[in-house]
Amino acid sequence: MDSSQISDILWDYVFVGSGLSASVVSHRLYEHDPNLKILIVEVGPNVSDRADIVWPNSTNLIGGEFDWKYDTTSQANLNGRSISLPCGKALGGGTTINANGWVRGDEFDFDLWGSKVNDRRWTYEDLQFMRKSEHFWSDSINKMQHGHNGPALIQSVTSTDRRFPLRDYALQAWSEVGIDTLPHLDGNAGNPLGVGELQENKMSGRREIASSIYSLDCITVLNETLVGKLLIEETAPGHLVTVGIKLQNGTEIRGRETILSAGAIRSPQLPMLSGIGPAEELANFNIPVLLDQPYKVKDPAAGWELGSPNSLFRKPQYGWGIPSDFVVSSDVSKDGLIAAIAEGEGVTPDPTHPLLSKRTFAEHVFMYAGAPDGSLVTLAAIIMLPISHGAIKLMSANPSDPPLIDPNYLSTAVDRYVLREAVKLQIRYTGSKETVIGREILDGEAGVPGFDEQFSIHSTDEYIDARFRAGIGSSYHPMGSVAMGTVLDTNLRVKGVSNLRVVDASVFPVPITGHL
Ligand SMILES: Cc1cc2nc3c(=O)[nH]c(=O)nc-3n(C[C@H](O)[C@H](O)[C@H](O)COP(=O)(O)OP(=O)(O)OC[C@H]3O[C@@H](n4cnc5c(N)ncnc54)[C@H](O)[C@@H]3O)c2cc1C
Repeated sequence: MDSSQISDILWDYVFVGSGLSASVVSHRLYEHDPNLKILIVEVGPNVSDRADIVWPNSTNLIGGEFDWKYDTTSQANLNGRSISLPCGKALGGGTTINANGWVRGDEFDFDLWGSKVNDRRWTYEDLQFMRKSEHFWSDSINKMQHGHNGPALIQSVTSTDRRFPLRDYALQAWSEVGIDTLPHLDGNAGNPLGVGELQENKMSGRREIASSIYSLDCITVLNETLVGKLLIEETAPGHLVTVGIKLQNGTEIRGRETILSAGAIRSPQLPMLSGIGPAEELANFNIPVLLDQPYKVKDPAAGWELGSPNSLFRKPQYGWGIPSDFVVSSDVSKDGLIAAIAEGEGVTPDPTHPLLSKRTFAEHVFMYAGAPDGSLVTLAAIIMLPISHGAIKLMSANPSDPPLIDPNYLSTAVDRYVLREAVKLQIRYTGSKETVIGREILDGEAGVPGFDEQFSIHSTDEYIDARFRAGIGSSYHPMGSVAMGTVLDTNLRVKGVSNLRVVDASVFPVPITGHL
């Protein structure tokens, strides 16, 4: 069907974007009622037959053909640097270029989400949809937490028989710095705090694209077509109704309900181009304001590297996933956290402050990679609960232009404290005599250009902060730009406009400490 035939039909649901969330939701709608007329419009191509995106070492991923290749605005707390932010641009969205890590997040965060929006359906209590998505690799580990008939195949380091040579050392070293091993090494059972084994959504190493495992065969998909605008009518004073979409080529398509699934960067852009967004922002581009609404964005930040000689793994299965045994999550010391919260909020926090509970603040991934000759390992630190808020703004009134993306990285004392604490833990792990890794395996940090000093247990806060400002980047999980509670109700409907929902990573009202 071409766009002119498509415009003759009144669709029940029109999806904008066909990434991870659209694949799941449209597939489930079809399962619910095969008679529904469902249309998906995606600007990227169908890449399900592309061999060059399948494997972890494929070369057409970040920076490749199916990456939007966004850059953030200049970041005030990162020496004015602009940070690159890859996002998938194809049927399947982010799942065509992402790393397939399967990290569900902390029960606490979902419960906070549920209580924030006062709706139990968004708490962790009801696990049915998490279970429904999974085909977990083991049917004996944490049985009640996992699904075994879902479309997403979950592999682990153990299930793919690729325990790495440093595995026992890595585990011992985490214990030496006080990080416990999780029961069954399973970080996807509600409590990720500790050492869990790396789990990935792959089939024996092969990428599983969301639009393939949640089949869209019975759904009408219009590929390589940019949606330029929402069609919104004011049927009575103050009563706004979404009646469909307008493609960039001018074709109008009508639907009973329009569902934004364009991802956390583009889902706020389209309403703004259509007159729904911060009034001040719309005025800059002479867009008539239908509804004045705020948007924000959060994006965890990551990473640094350490040096070591090692020669590893020749068997093919070692190429089936990220070269790492474990995903490790840690809390932070509350004394420093109280001071950081007080610095940001201007008052000493009450003991009931949500950040003062046991929380999953940081993630550590010790990877046997860094140099082709195996002489380096990499230890990534990821802030999982960013407190800094950014914003998505318009660059122009042209839908072909990307929006301005300002994550406002490290703009809070809490985020700076958490990243510093995470790296100090990593320095103890890799570069101190406390652990077997520091004593027997690693020579020291490889260092980074522009800094003569290497990270060590003697590194000062000032030096650590300077390295962050000069070096950190994104870990590619923008979220919360059209948040539930402020912009959406708990049925994912945009408040103040009928027949318009958002279903993607934009909707999170609080950071979820998973990779979502
Ligand atoms: C490099 C990278 C690595 C990652 N690693 C992991 C990981 O290991 N584990 C994990 O869980 N997550 C990971 N993620 C994040 C994960 O892929 C995203 O969180 C997820 O894809 C978000 O789903 P979504 O449905 O919100 O949006 P997306 O999957 O981004 O889908 C949005 C879709 O909308 C389309 N679109 C946008 N605007 C328009 C428009 N105007 N008209 C038509 N179509 C439009 C886009 O082209 C895209 O296909 C990673 C992401 C990246 C980029």
